[in-house]
Amino acid sequence: MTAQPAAPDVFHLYDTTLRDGAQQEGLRLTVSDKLKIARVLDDLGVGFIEGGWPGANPSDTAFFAAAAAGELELRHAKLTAFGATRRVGARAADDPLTRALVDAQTEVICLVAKSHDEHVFRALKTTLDENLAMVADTVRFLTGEGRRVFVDVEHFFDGYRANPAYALEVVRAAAEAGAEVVVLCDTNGGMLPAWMGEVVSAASDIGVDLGVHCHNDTGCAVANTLAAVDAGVMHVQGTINGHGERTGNADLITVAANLRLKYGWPVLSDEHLARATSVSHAVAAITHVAPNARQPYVGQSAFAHKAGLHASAIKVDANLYQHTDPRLVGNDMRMLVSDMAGRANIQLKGDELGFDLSDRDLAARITDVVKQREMDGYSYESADASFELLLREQTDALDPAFEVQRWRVLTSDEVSEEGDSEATVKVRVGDAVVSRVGEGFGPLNALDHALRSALETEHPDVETFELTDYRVRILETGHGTDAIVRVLIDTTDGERSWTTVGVGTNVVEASWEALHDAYLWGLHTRAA
Ligand SMILES: CC(=O)SCCNC(=O)CCNC(=O)[C@H](O)C(C)(C)COP(=O)(O)OP(=O)(O)OC[C@H]1O[C@@H](n2cnc3c(N)ncnc32)[C@H](O)[C@@H]1OP(=O)(O)O
Ligand SMILES: CC(=O)C(=O)O
Repeated sequence: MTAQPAAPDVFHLYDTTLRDGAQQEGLRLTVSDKLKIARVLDDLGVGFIEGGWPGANPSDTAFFAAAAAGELELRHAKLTAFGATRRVGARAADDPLTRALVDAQTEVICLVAKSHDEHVFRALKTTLDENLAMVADTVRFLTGEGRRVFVDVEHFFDGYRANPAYALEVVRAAAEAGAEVVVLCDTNGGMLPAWMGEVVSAASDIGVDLGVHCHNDTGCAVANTLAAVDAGVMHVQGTINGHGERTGNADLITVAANLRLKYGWPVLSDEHLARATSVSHAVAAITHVAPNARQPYVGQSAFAHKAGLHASAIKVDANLYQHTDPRLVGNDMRMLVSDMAGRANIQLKGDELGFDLSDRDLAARITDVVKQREMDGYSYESADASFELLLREQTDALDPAFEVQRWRVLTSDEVSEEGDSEATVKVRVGDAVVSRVGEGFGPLNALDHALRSALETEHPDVETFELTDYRVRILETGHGTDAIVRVLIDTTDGERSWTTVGVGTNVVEASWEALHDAYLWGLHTRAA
């Protein structure tokens, strides 16, 4: 195996979730969202948080004003303002957007500059010399105002291919004017890892500290970032959960975890790295962008094991099927139960739920039951509560809080204030047999009301149970309305959430089974 490169003396993790991340389609951050995300990023221990472009829009200006007014107290990170080099033909000191950068009152400013000759001619509509003057003038003005200046050289990799001498000239102009770090940007995201080293090495000859900013258009943003690190950059830019323009940016958590756990570089402390999963989820919650379960290191499935052969080896040693310990990034190993399970999955899942399934015959019998039920359409992968009820049945450990004797539901086109459906449920609760009628909008709502009413005297806890999600899918396409359906129900009692599954050719029957299991599991585990 190749020796790991040595860590540079100084290394920057630079987060641009609040600027480039916010350039993602569908993502809109308020000032308050930005303040929350900045605090979360600071908890992760990144060195720099790029907060946005002051002067470009009222929200970003307000964000920097709020930060300057003391609403953002950062313990680790330095807040950075982003902006462009001055306008063509202007003086930096007179350019309102450059002035807005100074007014943002951050110690660090990151400027974007053109480095591709074609962009200078066609986008800026100016000369190559004027672009060099724009870079030098703006950097000098801002350093003269006492700021540390980083320069993002846009389209550097494509620019280097088209006109290497000019692309390097822009890096030199920034460095000579006082830029502390020049960040080579793969703005169009078209690079591949094998192409990175040569370009970074050419820029290294200039003698300024270099950084990298990669977009993910070839699916290689993280790999390209690491290739640039191998070639000597000491500053990496990225975003939480890989948000960003088009296909996004390098995922900064993946980059940082790779550098910390694979290279052993101290880019984050152990304590900070262990917050990675919660940081990723917190940003997902604030941005309202659902987390990607298959995200490296921090995704829900990143350490989830489904195949029987994997589980049987994991029983011996989890590291046999894991590239690292999930706890290091604040994640957990999860054992999935499905028709691909063997005894080991069932035993490990049993351990997780507090069952001793070490008896081989018992584990084998439960595995067979699971496989048959999965064949019938059940899916226990996410329905942990139904799986636990199955385990309790199979191990004679189920003392049901109630037993249903009969249920019935009618739906009509007559809608009253109570709804359009009426259900009757008859259950045995302790020694009593209780029959109740419930009304509701739709059959499941009516059944829920009837069951809740039948149970509430003996089990007042049911009052806290609330259905939070309901998913139904047809199991075999090609059938018409007689297809078998699977229903998954998520329930909460305000403290815990659990998922149950029901299957049938009748959607109401399948829904009832999932609802019944939800109440049974909720009451059983609350009593326990
Ligand atoms: C690669 C990146 O992702 S960099 C970050 C990009 N982010 C953003 O663009 C989001 C924020 N941007 C904005 O709010 C607006 O584009 C603003 C406020 C910056 C400018 O808005 P406007 O003045 O209306 O100009 P508009 O957006 O149409 O065009 C950009 C102008 O900046 C010029 N420009 C582009 N890059 C640079 C640069 N590096 N240095 C100086 N000027 C530049 C363009 O040539 C164009 O000039 P023109 O007005 O003379 O044609
Ligand atoms: C600066 C930047 O966001 C880019 O070049 O992609």
